[in-house]
Amino acid sequence: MPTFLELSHVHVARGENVVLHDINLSVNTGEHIAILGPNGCGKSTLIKTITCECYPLVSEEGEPQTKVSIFGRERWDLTELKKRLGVVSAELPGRHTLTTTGRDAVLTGFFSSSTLWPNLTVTDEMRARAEEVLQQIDAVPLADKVVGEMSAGQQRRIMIGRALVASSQMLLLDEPSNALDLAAQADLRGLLRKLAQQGTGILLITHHIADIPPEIDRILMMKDGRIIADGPKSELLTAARLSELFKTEVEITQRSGFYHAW
Ligand SMILES: Nc1ncnc2c1ncn2[C@@H]1O[C@H](COP(=O)(O)OP(=O)(O)OP(=O)(O)O)[C@@H](O)[C@H]1O
Repeated sequence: MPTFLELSHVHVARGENVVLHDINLSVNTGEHIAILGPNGCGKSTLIKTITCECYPLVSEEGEPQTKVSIFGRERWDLTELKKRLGVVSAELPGRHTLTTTGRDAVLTGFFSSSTLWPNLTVTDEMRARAEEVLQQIDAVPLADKVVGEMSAGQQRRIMIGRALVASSQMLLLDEPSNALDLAAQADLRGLLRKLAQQGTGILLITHHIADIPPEIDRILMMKDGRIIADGPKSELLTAARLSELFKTEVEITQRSGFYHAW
């Protein structure tokens, strides 16, 4: 399987503070991974480093060389990268939710734009692909509905379509079940399972252990800006490991391939 991501000796600062320390990580295209860790440990910054919204600090002389390679390349035109990386945000960027339909929101994924501006050329192939994605994510009934009038769960579904339309190789999701009710959470889990089974790679940040579908088999644990564990679910999703990570007593149970923690 080709390599999706290679990070070597990556340190990242936000504002005045270094918040990621010596990150070393290799991910193959199509892998399914969940990233766990307490608030503020650097999970979102890690995703933003992959999407080139945050840049690593340049390594000093004599220090190990910093490397960020995505899909085998160290330099990217950001618009091109965004087309290859499906990043699922909670909502459509910008203020166009009341004028953009579900179909158009999915089409914006080809341009990484906040709406379908009149100067953008949408080809017949793009339209056909958007219809295919709407079907794949069970969102055909949302195609003509304005995004701003959808429920949070419906919006999240459309944002997954937007992330998938240009390339369905890797999906990056940062706490996608936030603000979703129980039914919408179950829908989201079902959709992620389906996509994972169809071969889309998943990098999922979550605080909800029950969000981790059975298809995700690799867990990264982060603490204080470092990856402190990287391994199979069976080894890391234990009461002892989670209690240590979150510094509170955690209990865990397993049912039908899902883990539940409290
Ligand atoms: N825009 C910013 N400017 C300065 N510091 C920031 C900024 N965004 C995040 N940070 C800091 O960087 C550190 C890592 O934050 P990050 O959002 O990556 O953590 P996280 O693990 O995703 O947290 P959470 O689980 O709460 O979403 C935190 O100390 C945070 O305060």
